[in-house]
Amino acid sequence: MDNKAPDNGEFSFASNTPRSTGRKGLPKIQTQDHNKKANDVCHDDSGTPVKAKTIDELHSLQRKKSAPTTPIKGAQGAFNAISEEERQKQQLQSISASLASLMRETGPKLVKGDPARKGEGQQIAHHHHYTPTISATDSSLKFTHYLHNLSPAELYEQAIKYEKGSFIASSGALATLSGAKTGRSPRDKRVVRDETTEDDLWWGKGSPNIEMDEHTFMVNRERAVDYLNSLDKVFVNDQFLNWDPEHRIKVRIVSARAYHSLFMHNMCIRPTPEELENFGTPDFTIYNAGQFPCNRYTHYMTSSTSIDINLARKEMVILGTQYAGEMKKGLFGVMHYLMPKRQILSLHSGCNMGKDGDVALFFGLSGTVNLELNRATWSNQLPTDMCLVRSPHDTRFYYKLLLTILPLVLFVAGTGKTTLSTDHNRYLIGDDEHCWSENGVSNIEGGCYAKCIDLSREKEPDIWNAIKFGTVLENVVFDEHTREVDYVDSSVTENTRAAYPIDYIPNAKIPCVGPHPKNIILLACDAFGVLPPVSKLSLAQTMYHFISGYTALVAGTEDGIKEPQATFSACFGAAFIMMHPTKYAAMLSEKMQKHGATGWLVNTGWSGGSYGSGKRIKLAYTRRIIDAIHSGSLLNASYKKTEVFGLEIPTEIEGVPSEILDPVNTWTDKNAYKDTQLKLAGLFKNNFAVFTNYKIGKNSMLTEEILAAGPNY
Ligand SMILES: Nc1ncnc2c1ncn2[C@@H]1O[C@H](COP(=O)(O)OP(=O)(O)O)[C@@H](O)[C@H]1O
Ligand SMILES: C=C(OP(=O)(O)O)C(=O)O
Ligand SMILES: [Ca+2]
Ligand SMILES: [Mn+2]
Repeated sequence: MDNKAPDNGEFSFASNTPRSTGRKGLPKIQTQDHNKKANDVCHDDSGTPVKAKTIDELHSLQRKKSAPTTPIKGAQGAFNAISEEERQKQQLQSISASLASLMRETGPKLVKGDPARKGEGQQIAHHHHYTPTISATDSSLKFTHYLHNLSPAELYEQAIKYEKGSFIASSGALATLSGAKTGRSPRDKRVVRDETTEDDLWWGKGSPNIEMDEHTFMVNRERAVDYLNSLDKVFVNDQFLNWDPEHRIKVRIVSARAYHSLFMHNMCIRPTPEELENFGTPDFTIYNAGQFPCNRYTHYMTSSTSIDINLARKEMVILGTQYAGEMKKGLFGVMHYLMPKRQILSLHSGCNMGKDGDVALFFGLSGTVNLELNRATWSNQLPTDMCLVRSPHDTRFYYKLLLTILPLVLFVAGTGKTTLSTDHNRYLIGDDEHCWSENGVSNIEGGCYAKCIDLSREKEPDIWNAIKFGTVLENVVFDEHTREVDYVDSSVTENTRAAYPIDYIPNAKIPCVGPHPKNIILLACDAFGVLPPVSKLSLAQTMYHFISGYTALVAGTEDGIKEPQATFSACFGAAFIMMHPTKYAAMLSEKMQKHGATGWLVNTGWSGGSYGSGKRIKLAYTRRIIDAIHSGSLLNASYKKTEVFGLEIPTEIEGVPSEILDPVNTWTDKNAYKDTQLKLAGLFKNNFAVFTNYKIGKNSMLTEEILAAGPNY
């Protein structure tokens, strides 16, 4: 565009033969069809003239105004009818209130719309609660442009124009990078401990809720808000969580990147134009200032990343990580607080439904997390990693861990919630976050977040086909010319992801709700290779394994260590629960009993040996196992009991080689199998020890039964 161009500033073929000069340019290209009139094809100057005299006018013809406001229906609407102008004003004030610095004298001056398109019907709002004073800073002189609920197409353009590392993949998906963090940072999560949360939440050893005080939260909130207001523009998403209309939550996400806005557009429930107009004040707000770090000199900060939740203020602040999963999982944490308060169980599970209305839940642990672990914790060799040091406060000596900090990226080989709930023969209700209320199940989200590493069209056709225009593709590698994604390439990270609206899956159940579940499937990716591919669980066993929340990690470190590491995450989602695990377990047990649901333990991990010698069980076999659970045929199969773990395992399943059903058959070294099984059982026992002091539910019978349902040896 910068080089010499015709005076209209655009290059065009037609301009070689201006209208006034007639056909005097290059000879006309002849087409195959000589019978057709020349002006039907390949015409240069004789077509219908464009209805514009200038290029600006032409461009203004191209984009017509969006659909006018939807009239509010119903009697109540008629009563509350407000003018379009008033509605716009209220929206501006609401967003200005969200973005107001609580320290400064003035709130931000907001302008709706892209700063690059000045004067196109933009509206300006001052935050009316604040009156400017002489001590105003430069920030009070500047405007913050905000882009409110842009469409995917608009967000694509924003991303491609302004964000490095954003490209259109050959599938049409938007490929982008999440920066230095490519997984969640659970150790950087903080929750404000105040009068409200003091008694309600789970604090202390084992809890994911690392405390911070109200003041420090405000320091970080101010940091995020100042950062966002310093930008040319911010993105604002007003959306919903939870498909159960009675318990729907309004969320606002303020972010700096089109990538984040598109991600949340896909992942949350999208309001209709009418719902958006009447959105009002959000129930919860996220400030995502992920490009900007937190200040390590701030109290409670142990790194440059901080994800802070304040339940009293109904706000979350993100600093120092652009990984989009923090937003969706952060909100999930909030739901783990809000829903149980209403006697609704929140579940870290996928969910689907058969043609006859049978619902299954798929529990399993999350994907990749960034963990900074010290070598001592990692290698279980505490004594050799300790040294004697003198206390800076007194003359005593004490042992201190030698903190050889290894930035470890631990990755759970995904346990299969997303993969197995996406089943061509069943209706998808959701892949990750659900509620179980008196009415049945409902999805919290409006989209799915699938892992893409090694993705293939053959094995996972529905996910493959969902990767198209509108989908966010995170951290994938693609051919620089063809823009063809190489799903095997893990150069950026092992945790490559695709986020798409749930209706990109052809058999999604919209609205995403269903009746009470019939099967509760606990997924574990056992990299030790000793858990059976499937076991039928008693209620007590279901509780034992639900509270344990076992899976194995395969860790990648700088020095290339790759060995399985057992992880236990209560309720298969300890990073997201807010109250004590036994609270959720008691609710699950009550609901399973009431609705007669059956529990299953499915190992989607290794078979024939541990990681390194065995192999991951074929996805096709796991699918046949899941089919047999859904159809009911597995409920009535014949079973035998395993040693140590005391699990009931079927002797036969259609489409699955019988010998793999009992893992002992698949190990060549039977002693190694026994040792590994005992090792894992020991890890289960150690982990469960902390729960033995808690009563689960109202009767202590259950607690005792649950304790007895663990491994015995
Ligand atoms: N037997 C198996 N069962 C389930 N998933 C498998 C299996 N073998 C390989 N996989 C792969 O493991 C991953 C499971 O991840 P995902 O479904 O995203 O887990 P989650 O949603 O629980 O985090 C997918 O990449 C899937 O292709
Ligand atoms: C979104 C996440 O969870 P999952 O792996 O369960 O999809 C995540 O851990 O970032
Ligand atoms: Ca360890
Ligand atoms: Mn998932």
